[in-house]
Amino acid sequence: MSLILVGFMGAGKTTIGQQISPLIHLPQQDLDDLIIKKAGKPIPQIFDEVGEAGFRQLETQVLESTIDDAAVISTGGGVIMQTINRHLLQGALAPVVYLKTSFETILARIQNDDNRPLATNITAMARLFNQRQSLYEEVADIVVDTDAKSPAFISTEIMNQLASVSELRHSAM
Ligand SMILES: Nc1ncnc2c1ncn2[C@@H]1O[C@H](COP(=O)(O)OP(=O)(O)O)[C@@H](O)[C@H]1O
Ligand SMILES: O=C(O)C1=C[C@@H](OP(=O)(O)O)[C@@H](O)[C@H](O)C1
Ligand SMILES: [Mg+2]
Repeated sequence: MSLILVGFMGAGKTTIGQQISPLIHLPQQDLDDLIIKKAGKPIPQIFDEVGEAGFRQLETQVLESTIDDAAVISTGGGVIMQTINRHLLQGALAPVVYLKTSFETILARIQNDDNRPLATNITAMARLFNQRQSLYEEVADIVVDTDAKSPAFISTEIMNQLASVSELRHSAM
């Protein structure tokens, strides 16, 4: 069964996607990687040249083209900012898994990372973090807390939850 990972920067969407992909025998599609390939340049350079708005346009294009792929889709943390993206996520065939992580843990994981243009200032990050919580909840079918858990533990937890979702879907048929 495919799945889509959402959550704030540093929640582990890329890492967990990599771990789960061989477990469910599906390729990983990391939207940030697809954006980088499409633009032919790294994310900070995209932000510098076309701004966040230009980045968001590319993000919607790659989301639209992959959303119903048989894959583990790792989104970028800001994917839920655009209404159209939230509609795409809510209408997706695959369950959407929200990797929920406290702000303290996020800071410990990604502070000083120079590959994330929106993670350079703690006050601005905290504002984004607070704005986005309800949007992740809005699109999520499954919520998994990631604080103080290893990627392997989180991956197993997601696999178990997917098994229950699959059973529920079958029993409703
Ligand atoms: N559960 C976890 N426990 C500890 N470190 C983690 C965990 N998940 C991710 N990380 C680390 O946090 C950083 C950000 O992870 P990443 O997968 O890139 O997050 P995202 O794609 O959600 O922004 C990486 O250095 C990664 O190794
Ligand atoms: O939260 C965001 O707005 C962003 C998150 C990043 O992905 P990760 O969540 O994988 O870091 C990347 O898409 C870009 O830097 C913008
Ligand atoms: Mg990522």
